[in-house]
Amino acid sequence: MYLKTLHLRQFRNYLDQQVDFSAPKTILVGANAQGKSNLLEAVELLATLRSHRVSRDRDLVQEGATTAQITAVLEREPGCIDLALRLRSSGRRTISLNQQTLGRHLDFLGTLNAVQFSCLDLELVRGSPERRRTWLDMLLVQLEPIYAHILQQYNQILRQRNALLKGLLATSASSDFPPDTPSELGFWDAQLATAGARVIRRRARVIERLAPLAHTWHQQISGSTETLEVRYLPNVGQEDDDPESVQQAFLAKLQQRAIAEQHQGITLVGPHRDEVELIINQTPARQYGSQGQQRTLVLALKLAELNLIEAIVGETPLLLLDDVLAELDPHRQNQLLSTIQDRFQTLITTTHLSSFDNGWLDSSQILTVQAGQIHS
Ligand SMILES: Nc1ncnc2c1ncn2[C@@H]1O[C@H](COP(=O)(O)OP(=O)(O)OP(=O)(O)O)[C@@H](O)[C@H]1O
Repeated sequence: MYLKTLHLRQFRNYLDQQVDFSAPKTILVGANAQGKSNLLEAVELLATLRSHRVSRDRDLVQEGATTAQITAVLEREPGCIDLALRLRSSGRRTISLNQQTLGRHLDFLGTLNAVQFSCLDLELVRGSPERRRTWLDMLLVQLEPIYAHILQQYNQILRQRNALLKGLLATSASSDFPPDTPSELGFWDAQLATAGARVIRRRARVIERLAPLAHTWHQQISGSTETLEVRYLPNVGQEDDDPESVQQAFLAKLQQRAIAEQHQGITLVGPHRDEVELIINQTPARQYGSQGQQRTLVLALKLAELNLIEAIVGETPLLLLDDVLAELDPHRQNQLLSTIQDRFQTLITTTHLSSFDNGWLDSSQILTVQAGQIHS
């Protein structure tokens, strides 16, 4: 797929900016805080309807304005698609494809696919399990837009079950008698197990496909001196892909942890407690990995994501490289360059063109970003 144009209105520090992408690789160069990352963030929003930097739309809308708009023209089979996302400080969004307003986010997701790689991605290795779950979820949303709905359902059920457990805890604290387990809890257990099993099975499947790709990339980049394993550690163990047996395992674990849950007033079982383990040479990368090893690992994961999206969606996703190239040594830079070639449309931000070799510079469109304005 190929992003032909992007138009930003009152988005972050862009008042009204149109960008035409004229080459498979675009380098956005500018000093700090000029709007380079903001532009990539706009593309990320079109791909996932989320920003990895902020959670409130108020932060995305230009200061002093109440709405922002991101529009784009994307070339993909069978033809060009117009995408539009209108954000409001109030949080309400309007999305449309080819000028048709859509009621459901999942009808918009999956139109534009992108893999983002920024220095924040090192948090994939170093950060909390939540960081890895979010990464996995955003990949799944792109591969299978219905997953956005599945995840939302699970989170909603989780919130309701937590509220019930909290209420029960408060009642038991103010009474001498422990409350009976209400039938309402049984109802939420069943709901949680059904929705949770859908999340678990999808996460397991995507890791199963991603892990060998990441392993191969990692071997190539590290010169076969190290082995990377990516392992899914679901909070509710799943032996196979059968929905029924995952649900049964879920309910059994809920029963096992029932007393602890009632004591703590919170749900202790389910995919909101999943982990994705990243292991180099049988040791967790988080504890043992040097900066360089962690970068290699994240690069391998990102290249694996590119391949996986291409294999499943049938088109090449965009690659968004936010200020990471300069941090890679020449070997890893070349590894990336030879993978991308001109097959993956790539948007790259940098503060200095000097970190690129001539191969990159000759084959790229170079745009200068200054105070929310873009010049060629
Ligand atoms: N909602 C907003 N309204 C107006 N300006 C904003 C808004 N959000 C961010 N900005 C401005 O955008 C700029 C930051 O842009 P961005 O994060 O894209 O930096 P960058 O060019 O990628 O720089 P760096 O190299 O430091 O990453 C800052 O000047 C900030 O004040």
